[in-house]
Amino acid sequence: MTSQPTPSDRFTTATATIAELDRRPVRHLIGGALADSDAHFEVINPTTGQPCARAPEATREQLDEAVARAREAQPAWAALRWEDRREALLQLAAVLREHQDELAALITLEQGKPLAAARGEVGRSAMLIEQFVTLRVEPEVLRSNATERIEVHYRPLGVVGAITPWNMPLVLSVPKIAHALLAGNTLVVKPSPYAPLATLRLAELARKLFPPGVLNVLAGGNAFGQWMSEHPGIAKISFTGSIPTGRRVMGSAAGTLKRLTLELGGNDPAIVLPDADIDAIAQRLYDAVFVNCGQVCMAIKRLYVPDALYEKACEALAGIAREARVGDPFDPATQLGPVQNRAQFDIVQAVLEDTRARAGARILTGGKALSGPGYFIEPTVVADIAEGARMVDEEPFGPVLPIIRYTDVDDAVARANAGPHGLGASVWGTDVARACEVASRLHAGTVWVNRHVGADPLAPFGGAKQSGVGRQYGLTGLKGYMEAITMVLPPAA
Ligand SMILES: NC(=O)c1ccc[n+]([C@@H]2O[C@H](COP(=O)([O-])OP(=O)(O)OC[C@H]3O[C@@H](n4cnc5c(N)ncnc54)[C@H](O)[C@@H]3O)[C@@H](O)[C@H]2O)c1
Ligand SMILES: O=S(=O)(O)c1ccc(CO)cc1
Repeated sequence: MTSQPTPSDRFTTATATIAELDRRPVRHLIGGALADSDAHFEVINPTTGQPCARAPEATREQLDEAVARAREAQPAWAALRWEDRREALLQLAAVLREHQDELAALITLEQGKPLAAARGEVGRSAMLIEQFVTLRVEPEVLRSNATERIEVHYRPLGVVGAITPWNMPLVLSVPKIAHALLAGNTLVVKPSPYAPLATLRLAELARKLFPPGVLNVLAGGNAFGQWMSEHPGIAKISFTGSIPTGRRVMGSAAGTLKRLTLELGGNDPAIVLPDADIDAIAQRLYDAVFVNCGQVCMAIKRLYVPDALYEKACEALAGIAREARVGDPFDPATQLGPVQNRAQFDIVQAVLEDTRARAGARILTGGKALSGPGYFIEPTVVADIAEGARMVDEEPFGPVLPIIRYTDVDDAVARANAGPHGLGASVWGTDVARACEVASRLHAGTVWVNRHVGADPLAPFGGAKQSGVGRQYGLTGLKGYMEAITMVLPPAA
């Protein structure tokens, strides 16, 4: 019987993984082979603000090669049986599980989330694949009568380009890989230059699972993402990132009329109803705000609380935040790591400065960066703040929570729905029927009652309004990686 790794085993694995980075070069996977580039960029450890690895910077020629190899590989990959593609993907899930500690150490190093959360991200990535492969797209018979038979067939698109952000390197790249490959496409993946290590290592570990050219992973900067979006050999871009970049991707993809899935930023509201039990929900609200140091697209970013519960909710949430252990994400006692990069750290500080300058806004706890190295910001809870403040109107993507007072539920709904975002939203109350009725009036891609954050692998996930275009997850998401072909046929014999 094999024993489970202990926290000290995990620490040893993490130390060895980091030491290995000094010995083993970080490389792209192109056409089944590991490849370097002439130019390199530094990956910064957000805990120290210092470089922790050197990644190759892919050129336009390397993109052309990856796309050419993906195009060559695509017909044979699409010709495999669905079961064979499913089997290869299940092996990818097994690699994730087998290398969970190593990949988690890389995520913690490059992204800054506590090691236990990074292990959770790797395990969840494996579970997502295992769930996605239960899906199967079959031809649909729409009409069959004496004069005609109309069927809809779903075919792969060709080469898919996947562009991902830094907040959840594997949970955001693995679903794109699984959807695209299951559907019979081949892939070129570009992780964020801020956090490319875990995705590149996964590609290296998985390179023998797929025929050469089926899965290509290249490290590159923003220009590389633009080249992908413009590339005539790529049929679809599946992008996760910010709204401004999503607009740029849409613009770059226009020349070739690429298919697009855009998973973009959110500014999720949560409405606490007057009958809510604050003691019962405070910890869950807190977790849905401060998960991954607030760097989750569908985290709660604005909390609406009625007059009668306002002070109690403020004190409960600020109380939890005051107790949070902020620090080295490799320390098992740490609950909140750093913000992932300098630019994001500066944005969150600017939002805090705007908050401090607002007459009346009460910073109940936090409100500033920690002194010392790394991009640490105190978990911050702010009361008596409202629309018009940057913390409320924008997506700060950091450990901050504005608590907004309301008097009338209809007004809270209108304010929750105002603005360009529409990723997620939630309603919290003890009268579940009433909470569901209020939830039905919220305009977002996912609406929760008495919870917030978390996507079911078999349900479509994505943004309403400017939070996205298209959906991932579920059959709807999978079909987004396929072309629907209507076949108008003579009647069945
Ligand atoms: N809706 C979702 O599922 C979801 C999930 C996670 C993060 N996000 C959003 O992502 C943002 C944070 O991530 P980020 O800062 O890495 O986002 P970002 O938009 O800055 O970058 C995302 C990716 O796009 C690439 N890129 C940048 N410019 C490009 C261009 N012109 N053309 C093509 N690619 C380009 C980057 O190199 C990176 O790989 C937040 O707004 C967050 O809400 C959304
Ligand atoms: O599949 S989930 O782990 O629930 C998940 C987490 C985050 C995001 C976007 O940030 C999407 C899906």
